[in-house]
Amino acid sequence: MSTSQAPVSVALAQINATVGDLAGNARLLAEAARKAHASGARLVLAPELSLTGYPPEDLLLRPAFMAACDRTLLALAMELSDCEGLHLVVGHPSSWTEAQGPASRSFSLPRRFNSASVLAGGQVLATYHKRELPNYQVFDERRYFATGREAGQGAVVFEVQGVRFGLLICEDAWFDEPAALARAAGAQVLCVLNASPFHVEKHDEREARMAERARQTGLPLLYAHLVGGQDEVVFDGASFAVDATGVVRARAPAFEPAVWPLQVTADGLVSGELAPIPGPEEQVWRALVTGVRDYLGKNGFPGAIIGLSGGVDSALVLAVAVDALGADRVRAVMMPSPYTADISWIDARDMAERLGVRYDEIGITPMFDAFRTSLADQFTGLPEDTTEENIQARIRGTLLMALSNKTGAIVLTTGNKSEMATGYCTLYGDMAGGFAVIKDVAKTLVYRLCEWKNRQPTRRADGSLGPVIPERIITRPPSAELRPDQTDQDSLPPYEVLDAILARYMEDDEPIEAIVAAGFHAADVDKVTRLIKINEYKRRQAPIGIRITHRAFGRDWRYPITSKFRA
Ligand SMILES: Nc1ncnc2c1ncn2[C@@H]1O[C@H](COP(=O)(O)OP(=O)(O)OC[C@H]2O[C@@H]([n+]3cccc(C(=O)O)c3)[C@H](O)[C@@H]2O)[C@@H](O)[C@H]1O
Ligand SMILES: Nc1ncnc2c1ncn2[C@@H]1O[C@H](COP(=O)(O)OP(=O)(O)OP(=O)(O)O)[C@@H](O)[C@H]1O
Ligand SMILES: NC(=O)CC[C@H](N)C(=O)O
Repeated sequence: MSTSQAPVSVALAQINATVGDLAGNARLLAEAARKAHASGARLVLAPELSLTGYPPEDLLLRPAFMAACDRTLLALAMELSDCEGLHLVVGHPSSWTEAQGPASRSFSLPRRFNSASVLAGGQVLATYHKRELPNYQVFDERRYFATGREAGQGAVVFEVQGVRFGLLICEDAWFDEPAALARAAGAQVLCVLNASPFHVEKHDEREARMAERARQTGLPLLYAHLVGGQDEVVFDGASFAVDATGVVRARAPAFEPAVWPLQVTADGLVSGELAPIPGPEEQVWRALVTGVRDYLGKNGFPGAIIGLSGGVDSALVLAVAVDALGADRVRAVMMPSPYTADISWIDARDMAERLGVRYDEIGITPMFDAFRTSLADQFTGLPEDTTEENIQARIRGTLLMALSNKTGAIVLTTGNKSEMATGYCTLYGDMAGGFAVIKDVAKTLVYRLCEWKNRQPTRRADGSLGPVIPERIITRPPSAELRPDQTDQDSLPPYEVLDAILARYMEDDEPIEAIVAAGFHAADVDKVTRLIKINEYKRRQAPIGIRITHRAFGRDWRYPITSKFRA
């Protein structure tokens, strides 16, 4: 770096915080800070709400939680007091005290802030309160926080080795005012603490917005981000820094914890190493792996159980689970019925062998017969229909849940986004389970992910390198195999059509007329959008799963079940 100004050594502490594990998160922060300090860093930036994990949701409403946050923050400051010259910036919630404004003024506002504190010399040197609270998509920050603006607080700027750093928290940096205030208060570098949930290609959007902010203010910008899974959201890491001209000069790796060093000067230069950003399929794959690993890890499950049908959805879930947990923590169960084709169990067994997971077969015909016999009197004179299809799915669900109860392992469900949208799944049947790995992955993307995975050199159980998903699983026509010669396309439009309509209507809120005007058949648009609307009740009973698009069937899809509105 050629500059007249001495650079400050900074580290971005990209930690995998666990919501509610205050002691564990403080330990991760202290370890990252000590590691960075030992290699020369004098400023360490941690992510938004890194002390609590993000989002802490209604834990914030409990006074005991807020008190524990205060205690843990002070203990962290004390613990690092021997690190000479170190400044650690940590995200945490803080309470609105009477000293910050009269009670009457805050009467209708939540009485806490989303804050960032500078810890140095065993003390809290300064605390900044977030000014822009996101309340769209998965965010609900208005429910919990007041803004620094409402409390009459302005910018917070602190100095390290003669360079002045201004604090911002995530959404702040997507707006003009907070950065402009920091600049006006003398900041020479912007520090942004973030919790920015992943969706495909979100990092492009982030880097573009932060580059624009840097150019607009003429200041370099340091972006510290979380990594890891929390219920339905995944944080992808890839913390970065842009110089004053908006060029990305340093980037931490995606989807793994890191303590990423960089240098920054008062005159806007930044230097560091640039980790690559994965392509779109790899991003989704790694988000799914991270989501599964952290959901099971943070909730203490010893392993996972998957109903393996010889179809593409359960094949994808199995491959993701093995990448996330290792083959010895995953088991597959094939449960053939009278309608299961030979190729289904041949391919299921082949895949389980390639991956080296425990594989069992439990035939469901005797149970299916027992149900039909027991119901025969009730069903006299009535034709076979989805009732019998659903009984098979429910027998499988019951068996998988029995294995879960007995072993403690969680059942991973295999429904994809196209199925969740259209209700092409059985309540208490294939929807039975604890975590819906691919519920935000449309069927066409399921295929692309399987093809991508097979192109990656993967070590198989026999030691050879090669594809882990048998080719026929990807090429055969999709079928629920719940009646003779059934295929998904008997009930649904082709998946290319279904998924395109789904993306326009559900993810992008396009009006039905606009979708038809874009060239889709009115009958297909009508069918898909009608199915989406009438199946809300099913989705509300589905397990949560990993969000990989900018709109998933989860926190960012809140439609009423009981509704007469049909547009
Ligand atoms: N508004 C509402 N609020 C609450 N509950 C409501 C409801 N409307 C119906 N229900 C209940 O839901 C029941 C219908 O739902 P459900 O029992 O699930 O059954 P249903 O949706 O009728 O059938 C399941 C469909 O999914 C297909 N499937 C099943 C399994 C796997 C796959 C696959 O390829 O992956 C496809 C299967 O071929 C069939 O077409 C009703 O009988 C009623 O009890
Ligand atoms: N014969 C089977 N053995 C084990 N599990 C099964 C079997 N058939 C269905 N399942 C479970 O139920 C889920 C729904 O499967 P189904 O075959 O009905 O449709 P699908 O959505 O096309 O899934 P897949 O592509 O995995 O077959 C499967 O993913 C699997 O977990
Ligand atoms: N936590 C936040 O403030 C995040 C909001 C932001 N626009 C993002 O997703 O990147």
